[in-house]
Amino acid sequence: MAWIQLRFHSDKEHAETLGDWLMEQGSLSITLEDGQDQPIFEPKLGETPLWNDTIVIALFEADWDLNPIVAEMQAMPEFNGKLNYKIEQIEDKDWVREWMDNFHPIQFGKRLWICPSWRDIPDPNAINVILDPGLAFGTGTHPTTALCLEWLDGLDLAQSEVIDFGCGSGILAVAALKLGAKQVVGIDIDYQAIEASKANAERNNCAEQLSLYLTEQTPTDLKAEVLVANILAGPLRELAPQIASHVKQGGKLALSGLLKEQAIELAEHYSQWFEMDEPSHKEDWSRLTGVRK
Ligand SMILES: C[S@@+](CC[C@H](N)C(=O)[O-])C[C@H]1O[C@@H](n2cnc3c(N)ncnc32)[C@H](O)[C@@H]1O
Repeated sequence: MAWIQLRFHSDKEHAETLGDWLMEQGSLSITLEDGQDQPIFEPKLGETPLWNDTIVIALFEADWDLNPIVAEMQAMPEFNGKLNYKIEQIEDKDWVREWMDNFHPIQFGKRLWICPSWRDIPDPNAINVILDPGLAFGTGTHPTTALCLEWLDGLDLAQSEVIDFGCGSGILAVAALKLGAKQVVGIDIDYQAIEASKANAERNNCAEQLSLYLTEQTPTDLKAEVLVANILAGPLRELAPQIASHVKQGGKLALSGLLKEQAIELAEHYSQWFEMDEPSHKEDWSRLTGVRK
């Protein structure tokens, strides 16, 4: 089946109401996008902020007549005859297939490769993590994950215990095991992440060395030599006492998921418990590392 979409510029006051109205006119779905690269990070709980320039995209079946809809919108006071719009044909595609076609094996650091489970392994002698992220975050293509993978690759993890706080797909947990860790604990607030991590550990024949906990079920006396947490800056700040309590004295910490401009403040906060290093950066993102005092 093919579709057409009506794409137009609106603003944060009108975008949602127009979306609701278009659904009443027969639209199958509404997507709101940033019209001018105005990032919104970490909205407060229950808030859905929109952009000053918001693009509304309304999807319709291919044979839907959009002319009366556009005419009615042109007459609305917020557009005043100046509706800035496009009508686009959407090819029918297998989107899952398309995503899979675009995800290739990637090398991190010197030894580590992340290989999608449906691809051939480029270097059988490397340390290969076979990954299918399922519904969870973590393919290695995001800079925050890449920063953690590179850090893990640079450590000697032999016989160490590692905690992956915010494990998502389990990419970091499984990478740590493949890099020689003895035991890894993965923690997440999302049940999908626990499931995906378990499946990826099984895929890599290391499920017996991976324990998984939903956050509220995590044992309080858990301690490891290495802890990696790729979550956003807000939760990392709130979780700091808990994260610090899980790292043994002299143990290593890496925090990722924070923006460059958040690095100094977060490093200062963690310096209550850790000797913090200078941050490392990738694109707009930073990684903080430290050693437990
Ligand atoms: C950016 S993803 C990172 C996934 C993976 N570790 C990686 O590096 O690609 C962040 C993960 O942290 C989880 N998360 C968010 N807040 C959390 C919290 N307070 N406690 C534990 N996990 C949390 C999310 O569910 C998500 O799976």
